Amino acid sequence: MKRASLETSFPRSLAKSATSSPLDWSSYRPDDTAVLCFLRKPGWLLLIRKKRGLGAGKINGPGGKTEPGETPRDTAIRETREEVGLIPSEPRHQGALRFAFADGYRLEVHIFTATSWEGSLCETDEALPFWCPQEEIPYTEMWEDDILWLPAVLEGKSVEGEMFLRGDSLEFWDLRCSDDHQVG
Ligand SMILES: CNc1ncnc2c1ncn2[C@@H]1O[C@H](COP(=O)(O)OP(=O)(O)OP(=O)(O)O)[C@@H](O)[C@H]1O
Repeated sequence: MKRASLETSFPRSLAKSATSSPLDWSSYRPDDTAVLCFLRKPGWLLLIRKKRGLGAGKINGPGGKTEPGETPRDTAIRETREEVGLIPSEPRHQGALRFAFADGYRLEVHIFTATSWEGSLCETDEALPFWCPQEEIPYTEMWEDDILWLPAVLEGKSVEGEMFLRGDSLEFWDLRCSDDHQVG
């Protein structure tokens, strides 16, 4: 796969934190696998205000943890339907991010986007959805890391990376992106 630095989207300083990694990622094993699924129409992105679970109160894409026997793509379809009433058609896999939290919790998140779907948009117990202009993404109300990788995803790139958070604060990150998206 052709690798490109995040410099194509961002200054080099944003691809990697200045601090050294607090953990050895070669032995990383996630406690949970989750997904995010960003539905897109030209110039717009579907976001949610998350009502419960990890990151409650923050703005994010629809998503959640995989259940036994599910592929991440199955999860992207199920969670989007459960949270906002829309069933994405052919979600496109655009990478995976490995998060480690200071309390020891490790979550791997697969990123999907979709440009077509069925169903009707609705608010649920889990999420308040809203269409957001792509130029006005409210990064200050999202996880701190989102501003580092979401713009690259919206440019069609695939992202991979490792991130360490203490509470809500991002302390370490190392992000790579590529122009070729992985099929998976
Ligand atoms: C730290 N930086 C982060 N940046 C962007 N997104 C992040 C994230 N950390 C977690 N996420 C997302 O948070 C959701 C977890 O969902 P979470 O509520 O725990 O799972 P789920 O909805 O399945 O609920 P249950 O707890 O199983 O009931 C899931 O979409 C996951 O991708």
